[in-house]
Parts: sequence; structure tokens; C-alpha cells
Amino acid sequence: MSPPRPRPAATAPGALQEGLVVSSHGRHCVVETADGTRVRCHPRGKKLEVVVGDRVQWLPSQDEGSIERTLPRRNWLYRQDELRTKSFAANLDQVLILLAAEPEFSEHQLARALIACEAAHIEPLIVLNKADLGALFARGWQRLAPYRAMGYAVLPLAAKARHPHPNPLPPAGEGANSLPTDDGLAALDERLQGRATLILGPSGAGKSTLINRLVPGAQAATGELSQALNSGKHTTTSTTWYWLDAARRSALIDSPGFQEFGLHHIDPMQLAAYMPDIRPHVAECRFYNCTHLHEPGCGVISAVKSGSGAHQISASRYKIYSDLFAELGGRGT
Ligand SMILES: Nc1nc2c(ncn2[C@@H]2O[C@H](COP(=O)(O)OP(=O)(O)OP(=O)(O)O)[C@@H](O)[C@H]2O)c(=O)[nH]1
Ligand SMILES: [Zn+2]
Repeated sequence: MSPPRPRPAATAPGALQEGLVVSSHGRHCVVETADGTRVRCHPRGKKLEVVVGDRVQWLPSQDEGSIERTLPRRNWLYRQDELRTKSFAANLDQVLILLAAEPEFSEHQLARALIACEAAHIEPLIVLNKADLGALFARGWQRLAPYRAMGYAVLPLAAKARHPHPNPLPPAGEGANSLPTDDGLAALDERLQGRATLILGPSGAGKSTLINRLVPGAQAATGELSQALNSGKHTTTSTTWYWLDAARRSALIDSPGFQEFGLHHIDPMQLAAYMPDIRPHVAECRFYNCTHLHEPGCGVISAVKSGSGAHQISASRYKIYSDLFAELGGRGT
């Protein structure tokens, strides 16, 4: 323990308290105490990086607080480009990747998010929204077939309730057997119980629609947070933690940044290990340092060429692998 620091006379005396970071905006954030009170805080010192989901120790001082330290993180999801590291959140139980029948989702973006989850050891859950869009939805569902085959959970959803009694989903082509006959919200809700779930998705997928359905009053809550941040109406809170239940056991964390998902923190030689369809074939490679791009006796290349079977690697997934390998500075020769 470090010795107690002297405090300015104007500061109300207070003992170190524990709290949860529920929103962040630049250098300020909002910390929630055990009794649910929310306090605007700032980290003490420039080096202390605080992320939504962090458990922190903070000191009250007048109407604000100062974060003294963050407690060890269970995990931390972030993205990184050539210049900067940007946080999504910490201490997560799962990441919900929300895609939609339209606008058409990018498989490349999906793959990036999944790789980041694998690298951070956080379970992903893929949700395909706009199940009411018939043929368009069937197409999206079909595009996700390789992801179901490699073991990811994929749920259908119709987030937009147009009627008090949700419309049954229309038949959705192949894979229809596994589709529910309702809007899919109950099945999703079950997956959210008792967990802290980060929600990510491209613009237009229905993130706001879903959050507003799961967290009635989410918009109002965002307003309150901005007020707690006291930074005026131009504030856009970058990441926000919402409780789904009064007992505060289940949470949804909304964060932007899905569009520019830099993976510069990933070692290109580890990439195959983070792609569950490619991973099992690495053991068949002749060379231990195989890049799976051109080597003779490569198990990955032969799985791509085999073209069918349970352990196949699709051409589009292999392209994603080789594009990312090059982007991350991997040398294939
Ligand atoms: N057909 C259909 N449309 C939906 C569904 N869910 C959301 N939408 C519509 O999709 C559009 C985008 O929804 P938003 O909730 O604003 O999407 P968002 O992901 O928050 O998008 P950004 O605000 O751009 O980040 C809106 O017009 C919604 O009404 C759905 O289940 N079915
Ligand atoms: Zn190989």
C-alpha cells in the first residue's frame, strides 16, 4: 500500500471506494457505486487508462471523484491501427456481433471481430437481424453457414417489433429448421442472462433498435449519463454500460468502432490459431513455421483445395486469412 496522499482542504474526506466504470468520454468517465449511485470521475494521472467495464478504486472529492487505480482485468477487447489502440470494454462475458439481412454485411469485418474475440479469449455470439426480410434474410443466413459449421453460435432476430404480438418469421430457405417461429428475442435474452455482453455491429444493422427494446429507456439513460458527465449536449458518449435487470446481473455494453477494426496487435503467425476453420489443419503442415500461403505439404492449402467435406476451408475465408496476413506485416517468402 502506498502512503496516504495529502488532500486539499476543500476536499470532503472520503475513504477509497470501489466502483464500476459505466461510460467513458475522453478523460472523463462515470463510475457506478455498489448502491447504484453514479459519479463523474477522472483518472488520477495521465498514465492510468480506464475502460468501461473496469472495476476501479476511487476517492470522492466534492461532487466528483478521482480514480486511483483499476483492479486487474479479466479480459480486454480493443482494436489497434498503425497509430493507436482504442478500447471497446473490459471484463466481458461475451461479444454480440449484430449483423443484418440488409445492409449486406462484410464477411471481412465479421472475421476481424471474431479474431479479436479469439485473441482476447471472449466468446462471440453472431446475431443476424431483420429476419422479416424473407429472401434477403435467407441469403444472409446462408452466408453465415461457414460460421455455424466452425462452431459459432448464430441466432436469427427481428428486432423491430411492429405489433404487440410479434409476427412469425417467414420461411428462410436452407437452415429454416433451426429458425424460431417468433422474433428470436426470447432466445437471445436467454443468452444475455447473468452476463456482461458487448454489442458491436455495422451501421444500420439495428443496434439502437435492439438496445431500446432490451433496455426500455436506454435513450433516457444515455441522457442522464451525459448529464452526469456534465459536458453539454454535444457529448457523444463513446461506450455505455446498460443494466438489463434491476438486480444488475446482466448488462449490455454499447460501443462504436466496428467499422475500423484494426488488428495490428495480432501476430500474423498466430492468425491461423484464431480462425477455427483453419486452426485444425495447421497440425498437418510439414513445416512448423508454415505461413499457409505457398509452402509444400501445407495442411491448410490442401484443405482449401479439397473443396468439400466437414473440415473444408471456404475460398472466402482463405482469402480473408491471406489478406490479413499481408496487412499485419506477415512475410510469406
Ligand atoms: N425490417 C427490419 N428493419 C429493422 C429491424 N431492426 C431494425 N430495423 C431498421 O433498420 C434501420 C437501422 O436501425 P438502427 O437501430 O438505427 O441501426 P443501428 O445499428 O443503430 O445503426 P446506426 O445508428 O447507423 O449505428 C432502422 O430503419 C430500423 O428501423 C428489423 O428487425 N427488421
Ligand atoms: Zn501450412
